[in-house]
Amino acid sequence: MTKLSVNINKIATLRNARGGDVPNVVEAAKNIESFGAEGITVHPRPDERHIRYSDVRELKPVLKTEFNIEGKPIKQFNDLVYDVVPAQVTLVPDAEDAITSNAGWDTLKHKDFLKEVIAEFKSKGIRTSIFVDPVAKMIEGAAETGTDRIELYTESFAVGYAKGDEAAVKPYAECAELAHELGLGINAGHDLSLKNLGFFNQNVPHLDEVSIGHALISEALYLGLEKTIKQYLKLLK
Ligand SMILES: CC(=O)[C@@H](O)[C@H](O)COP(=O)(O)O
Ligand SMILES: NCC(=O)COP(=O)(O)O
Repeated sequence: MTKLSVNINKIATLRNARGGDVPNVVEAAKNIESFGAEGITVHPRPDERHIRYSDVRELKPVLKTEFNIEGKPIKQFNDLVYDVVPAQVTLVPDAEDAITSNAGWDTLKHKDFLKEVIAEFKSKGIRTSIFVDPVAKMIEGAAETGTDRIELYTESFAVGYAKGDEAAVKPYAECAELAHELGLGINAGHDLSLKNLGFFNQNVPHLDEVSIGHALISEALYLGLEKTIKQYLKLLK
């Protein structure tokens, strides 16, 4: 069964809008776990515009499920991950000034760099995943970095599927098969939602985990957090 990890960045965005502590991200994460989510994802960025480095440190001791920290492996981020020791670190090549993640790694160009940081995280007992586009040569390059898993960047599927293009899932299914043959675990995320997740999960083999934030927190405005999470879990059964 594919695990659901809920990205709580957007809860922090709402908290930051007033500068206080409402909503409290630690309480929200505990509730999300109690509603059945199997993991909590955070994606701290250097400007701390949503989740803060201090939130990440506060979350670790209270979480009961898998903690996944995503981000660009710069010194400040790496030091945080070494300090917190989450279950998983997901490396994302965040572009400067990008509003959100907008591309996977070029695993051929950055192979030596990725190999080095991945070896360091793994030596500390942290499972590694790297964010990649659904392109065969990027999956092959990922396998050569020594990473445990990849995270397929699902934006192009989400955009295509919303326009009625079911074939948008094909590169994901093919790359998941290839990654599995190469011994990699498979995660996926970005713009997955209640509308597109069922189709994605039914058509992409070997999915270990999806991390979902923006749509899930938006849908929870209408349905409530508990009902929303239960609906996601049903789609992943
Ligand atoms: C890697 C990925 O797709 C997500 O982590 C996404 O980037 C969430 O980050 P934001 O909440 O900053 O949009
Ligand atoms: N890794 C993807 C993630 O954590 C959430 O992305 P999104 O659902 O906020 O687009």
